[in-house]
Amino acid sequence: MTSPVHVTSEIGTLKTVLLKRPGKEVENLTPDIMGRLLFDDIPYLPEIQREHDFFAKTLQDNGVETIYLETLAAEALDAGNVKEEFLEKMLDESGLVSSTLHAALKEYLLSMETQDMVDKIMAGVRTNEIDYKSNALVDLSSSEDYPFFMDPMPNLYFTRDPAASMGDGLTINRMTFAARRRESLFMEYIMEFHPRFANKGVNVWRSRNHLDRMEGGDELILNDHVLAIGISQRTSARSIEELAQVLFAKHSGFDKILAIKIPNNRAMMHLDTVFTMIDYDKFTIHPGIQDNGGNVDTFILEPGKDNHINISHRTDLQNVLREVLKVPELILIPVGNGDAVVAPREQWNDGSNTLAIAPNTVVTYNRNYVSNEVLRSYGIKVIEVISAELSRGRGGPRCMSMPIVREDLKK
Ligand SMILES: NC(=O)NCCC[C@H](N)C(=O)O
Repeated sequence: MTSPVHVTSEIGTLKTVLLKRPGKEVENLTPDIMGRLLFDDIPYLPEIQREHDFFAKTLQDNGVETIYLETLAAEALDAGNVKEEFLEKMLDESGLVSSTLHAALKEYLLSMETQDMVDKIMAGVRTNEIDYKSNALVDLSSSEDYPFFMDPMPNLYFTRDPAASMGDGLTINRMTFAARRRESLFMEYIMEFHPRFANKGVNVWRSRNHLDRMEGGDELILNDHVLAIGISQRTSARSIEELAQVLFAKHSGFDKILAIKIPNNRAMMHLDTVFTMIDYDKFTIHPGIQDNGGNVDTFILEPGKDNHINISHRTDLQNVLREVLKVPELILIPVGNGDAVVAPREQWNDGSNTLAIAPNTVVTYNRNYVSNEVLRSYGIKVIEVISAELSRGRGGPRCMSMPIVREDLKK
């Protein structure tokens, strides 16, 4: 049986992708909470939706099927008859101060149609939406001016991160920050109950029930047996080693992982904010991850004897990539042409976060015009999308897309 999830490269022709249209959750940001919710500004909803629709249409015009997280989530809950069970879990993970508030929110949300309930959970629940009175001390003493019972999830349109396709399976991720931790619960239910995926042989290589963190922006599928995973602000070295154990033991097809260490900071939160694959032998790179000699700490994990993992340390990333991909030359294309001002500016707005929809064909933000011209100078087909509001969330085309099916590369 062919798995409904099938991704064996970063660049094979994209057939199906998971998106999330930004909704009211991005309007439920305020200056007080946006930093904690991992935003640097507040998007203008009609415009961010227009830009996102343009992104989706661009993919569709290029033959890609676009499916939506919010729709699949509601369909999964109905198909599995698990609306209440899901809601219980979501409430448990939402940091509610009391069981009476839990009960009140449960009643409020369960009374909605499933799609409305899903959209509402994503958007967040304001304190003025339900008539809630309680004499419990925790309620009486909780902050009166905090406007939400349930926080919004404005980062959901970055579908790349809460889960990541990998061969005929995926990782469903334990996210680093509380602001994003509930997001991966949607994917857990989609994989378990949506008729498109349930009982169809999709391997969950790593579930969200882990202490160690991993996010999809760090997970790159270089080919059908080599992965690159960032050791970053969002993905720990320990979780990479745990994943390696599973992938190597379960005959996943993957037998080599390059763990690439990148700086731990907001601008470079995931590997794909500084490094993406464009073609068999071409990558974008932000020079900020290289030292003066162009080196990057890279650890190669491979299966050893008796389930041990052999780890070798290299710093010559370019040579390592050339060797594992078996190409005669390998080109690292610097974002912003490596200029001291343009590179950090365009990287901040996701100039290196390209989404390959076929070998040598990428979707990028139009605002990164220097990087886009550099890519074109290498003969790469660059398809630009509008990006004034989308970029405020600090993610680009790769972050906003979770490939579900890609064509295998020709050998
Ligand atoms: N893969 C990515 O780099 N995703 C972008 C995530 C941006 C989001 N505001 C976050 O901080 O998690």
